[in-house]
Amino acid sequence: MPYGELELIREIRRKSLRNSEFIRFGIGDDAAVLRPRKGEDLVVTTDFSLEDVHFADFHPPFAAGYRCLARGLSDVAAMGGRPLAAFLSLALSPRWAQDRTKTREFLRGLHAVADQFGVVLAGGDTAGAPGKHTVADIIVVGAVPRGKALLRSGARPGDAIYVTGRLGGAAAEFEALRTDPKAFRKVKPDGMHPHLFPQPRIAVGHRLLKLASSCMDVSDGLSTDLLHLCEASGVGASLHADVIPLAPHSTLDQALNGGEDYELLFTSRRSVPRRINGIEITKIGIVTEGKNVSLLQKGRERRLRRGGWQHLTQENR
Ligand SMILES: Nc1ncnc2c1ncn2[C@@H]1O[C@H](COP(=O)(O)OP(=O)(O)O)[C@@H](O)[C@H]1O
Ligand SMILES: Cc1ncc(C[n+]2csc(CCOP(=O)(O)OP(=O)(O)O)c2C)c(N)n1
Ligand SMILES: [Mg+2]
Repeated sequence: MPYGELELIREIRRKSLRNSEFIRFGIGDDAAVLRPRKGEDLVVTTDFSLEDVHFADFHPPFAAGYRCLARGLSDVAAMGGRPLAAFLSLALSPRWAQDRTKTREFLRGLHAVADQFGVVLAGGDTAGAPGKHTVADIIVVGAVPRGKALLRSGARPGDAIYVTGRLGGAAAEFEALRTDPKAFRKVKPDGMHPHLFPQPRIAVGHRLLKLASSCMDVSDGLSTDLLHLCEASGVGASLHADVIPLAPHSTLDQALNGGEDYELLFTSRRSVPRRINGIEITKIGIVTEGKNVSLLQKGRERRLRRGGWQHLTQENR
C-alpha cells in the first residue's frame, strides 16, 4: 500500500512529539517556534541526502536515514555546537512511496541518531519526487555560547593540526558494501561502521570550544578539507602523511581523498590531550605562513592535491 502524505506525516509526528526548553512548538503548525537561551548563538546547517549520490539501493534504508541526520549533526559538532532541533524535507520516489518498509526504515534510522544525540525532529516537508530518486534534506539547528563558534578561518602559523578518530574507514566500508551488500544487512550503529553509521563528534566539538583555533568536519576528504581550512584562514600547512591515523583496512589514498569520515579536523596552539571523551586525537601537521599546503611522506615533500569529493564534476570515483 502506498503512503498518503497525511498518513506519513502523522507517523513521523507520532515519533517526534516532544517539545523541549528550546522547541516551544514542533511539528503541527505552519512553522516551528524555537527559543534559544540568552547568551547563545544559533548554528544552522542543511545537507542533502540524494538517492544515487549519497545512498543507493545497496544501502540498508535504516543506514541511509541514520547517515542523513548524522551528517547534519557532524556540521554542528564542527562548530562546537549542541544540536537542538532537526527539520526533514523528504521527496519520496514512486518506488519509496510504494514500499512502506523502505521509508519506515529510513525514518527509524533517522530517529535512532536523533535519540542518541537528544535532537528533536521539529518539522519538515513531504512530497512525491518528480523523478525516480528519493531526495531528503536535513536541517539541523544548534546552539553555541555567543561569539564562541569554531570557524574555519582561525588557524594561525605555528598552530598544530589535529584530527579525531581514524580516516579512510568510510571509503573502505563503502567499497565493501558496494561489493557485497548482503554482508551488511544486519549491521548496527555500534561505532564500528564509519560509512553506514558515522558518529558525529558532538562531545569533542564542545571541548574544542576552549582548545581549537579553527575547526571543520572531514566530509569531502582530508586533502580537500584541509585545503578549504587553509584557504579560509589564509595560511599554508605541512601535512605528515606517515602519521595520519588510518582506519582498519583503509589506505592513505582513502584517508586523503575518500571523504565521509565525519571526523573533526582542527588546529590549536594549546596542549591537546591524546584522547577527548574517549576519542583519539592525532597531531598530523603544522600550520605555516604563506599559501603552500604540502604533504610530507617518507622524507619527501610534495604539494597536497585536492583529491576529495566535488559535486557537479565528473571526477568522483
Ligand atoms: N546552494 C547554496 N546556497 C547558499 N549557501 C550554500 C549553498 N551551498 C553551499 N553553501 C554554503 O557554502 C559553504 C560550504 O558548503 P559545503 O562545501 O557544502 O560545506 P560542507 O562540506 O561542510 O557541507 C557552507 O557555508 C554552506 O552553507
Ligand atoms: C551511492 C553513493 N555514491 C557515492 C558516495 C560517496 N560520496 C557521496 S557524497 C560524498 C562526499 C560528501 O558529500 P557532501 O554532499 O559534500 O557532504 P557535505 O560535505 O555537504 O557534508 C561522497 C564521498 C555515496 N555515499 N553513495
Ligand atoms: Mg561538501
